[in-house]
Amino acid sequence: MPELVFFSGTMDCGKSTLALQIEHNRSARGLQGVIFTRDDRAGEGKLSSRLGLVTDAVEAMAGFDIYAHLVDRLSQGGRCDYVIADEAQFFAPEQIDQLARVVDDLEMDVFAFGITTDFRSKLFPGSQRLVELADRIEVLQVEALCWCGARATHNARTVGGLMVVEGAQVVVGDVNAVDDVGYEVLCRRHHRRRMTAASARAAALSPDVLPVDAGAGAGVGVSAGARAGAGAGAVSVPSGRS
Ligand SMILES: Nc1ncnc2c1ncn2[C@@H]1O[C@H](COP(=O)(O)OP(=O)(O)O)[C@@H](O)[C@H]1O
Ligand SMILES: Cc1cn([C@H]2C[C@H](O)[C@@H](COP(=O)(O)O)O2)c(=O)[nH]c1=O
Repeated sequence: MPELVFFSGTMDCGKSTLALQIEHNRSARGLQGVIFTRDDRAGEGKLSSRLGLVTDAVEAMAGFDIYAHLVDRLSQGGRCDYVIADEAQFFAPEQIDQLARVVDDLEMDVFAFGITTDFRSKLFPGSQRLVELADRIEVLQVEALCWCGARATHNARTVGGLMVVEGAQVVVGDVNAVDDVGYEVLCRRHHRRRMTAASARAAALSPDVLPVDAGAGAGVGVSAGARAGAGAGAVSVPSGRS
C-alpha cells in the first residue's frame, strides 16, 4: 500500500540528506520520482543538504497545485513512481491534502520532510496537516544535539545573537549563520529558558555564578560539567523562568 510518510525533526538533523538518499536509491533501481520543495536555502527549485549535495526540484510556491501538476505530467505520457516533498513545513495545508490525494488516488508513495515546530515551538500549518494526515511519522535517527549534550527537540531563532520568541513565522536561514538572523537547535529545557550556547557561555563566565567544580565553570559544550550545569545550577537561570 502506498503511504504518506512524514519524516520530521529539528533543523540540521539530516532530513534533506535522507530525502536525497531515498531519491538516489529509488532512481538507482529505475524508478522515477518528482521532488517538490519550497524556499530551500539554496534557492528556488533546489533541494540542498548541508553535506553538499543539491538537486533540482519543483518549487511548490503558494497556489501551486501538486496533484494537478502530477496528473498533467501523467496525462502527457510522463512518469512518476513516487514523490518527495522537502521543507514541507512551508507547504500550505491544501498542498498537504494534495499530497494525501496523490497517495490515495494516484497510488504513489509520498515522502515528506520538514521541521514540526517553529522558533516559538508552534506547529507550522503544513506540518500540522502532515501530523493530521500522514500514515506514518518518522523521527530521524541521527540526533541533533543541544549545547548541553541532550537531544535537541526545538528550534531557536536568534537575531543579532540573541534568542527571540516573536517575529514572522517564516524567515529562511541556517544554523551557525553569519547573518543577522540565525537558528540554533536546543533541548526543550534550554529553549524554555531561552538559553543558547552563547548565553550559557556568558552566564558561565559571569562572576555571579558559582561553578559546580573546577572544570565546569567555562564549559558549555557536551562535557560532564556542562551537563551538570544544565540541571544543577552551574549556569545561572534568569529569575521568573525555570
Ligand atoms: N562536515 C560534515 N561532516 C559530516 N556530517 C555533516 C557535516 N556537515 C553536516 N553534516 C551532517 O548533516 C546534517 C544536516 O543535514 P541536512 O540534510 O542539511 O539537515 P536538515 O535537512 O535536517 O536541516 C547534520 O546533522 C550532520 O549530521
Ligand atoms: C525554526 C524556523 C525555521 N525556519 C526556516 C529556516 C530554514 O530556512 C528552514 C529549515 O530548514 P532545515 O533544512 O530544516 O534546516 O526553516 C523558519 O522559517 N521559521 C522558523 O521558525
